Amino acid sequence: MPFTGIECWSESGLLECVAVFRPAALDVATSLEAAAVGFTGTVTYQETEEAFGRLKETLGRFCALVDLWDFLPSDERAVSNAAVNRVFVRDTAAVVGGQLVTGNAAFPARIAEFETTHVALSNLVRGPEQGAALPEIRAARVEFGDLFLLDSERLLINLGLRSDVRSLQTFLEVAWRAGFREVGVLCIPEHLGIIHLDLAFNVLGPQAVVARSFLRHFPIRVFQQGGAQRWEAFEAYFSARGRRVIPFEPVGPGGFMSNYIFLGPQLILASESAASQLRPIARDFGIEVESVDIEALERGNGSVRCLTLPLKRQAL
Ligand SMILES: NC(=O)NCCC[C@H](N)C(=O)O
Repeated sequence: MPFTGIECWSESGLLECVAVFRPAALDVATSLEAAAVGFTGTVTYQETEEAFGRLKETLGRFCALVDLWDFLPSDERAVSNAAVNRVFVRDTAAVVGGQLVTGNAAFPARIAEFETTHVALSNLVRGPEQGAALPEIRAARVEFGDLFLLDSERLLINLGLRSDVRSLQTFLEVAWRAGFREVGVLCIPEHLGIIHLDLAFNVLGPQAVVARSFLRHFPIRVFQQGGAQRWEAFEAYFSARGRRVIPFEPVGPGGFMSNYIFLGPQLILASESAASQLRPIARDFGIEVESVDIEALERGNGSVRCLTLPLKRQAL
């Protein structure tokens, strides 16, 4: 039976259902292989599988869980099973309001993987007999680690290393069609090597955001439904919308402090390596941090947010 009721209007409403994708059955065995697929180090399939088990177990204590593997037709499995980045399901699609939107990978190692994941998503939301058509941003490249649902009116996107400036118009159309009224656009400089916005930024509930310190130098271009657009300074943009900016610099090997997800309005799930830095900051806003050991998966250069695709959240 197709999954019904996809809906997300924020980053922090109660998470009811999330999609994940089990690791591909392949080691990343050498540093050259790691560089080729965008990993920061080598990792065995067994290590990723164990870490994924811990992630699933932790998520499963708080919400319903869908493993997209279970929705992948057998003729797609060989390609998907050779796609070590498929665990980073966040980048492949997003639920924007009541719409499932799919992207196009900018990174050659992920182009086929995105398409196979979309087949699984289509089977999940439409059922196998309906065929593969999903609403798609076809115009250019969009990877959804670059998208945040700031609140039920506003999206924030990054057009940088992976998501293409040519996708902006299509993206605005998606936002207006979904019912959002404002889209803020950031452009993280490509030479910093930060592949997605969620490696430098996240929402910290309705009152704050965490952001790498350098972001304060980058104004946000604000588009409103109906055509108006203007620039706003980074911190002023958030304070005008009731949010404090908490600057941070990543510590530790992965530096994934901002790569967490909300399980509910007052509860975050972060990796163990990120949780110790995050906990004192989150507590200032009455938010607790649950943690999980996914160090092996983090060698793929992503953490909890990249590994999860929220399908259904309660409105705040
Ligand atoms: N949202 C994210 O930052 N996702 C992490 C993706 C890591 C993956 N190795 C990649 O290069 O695309």
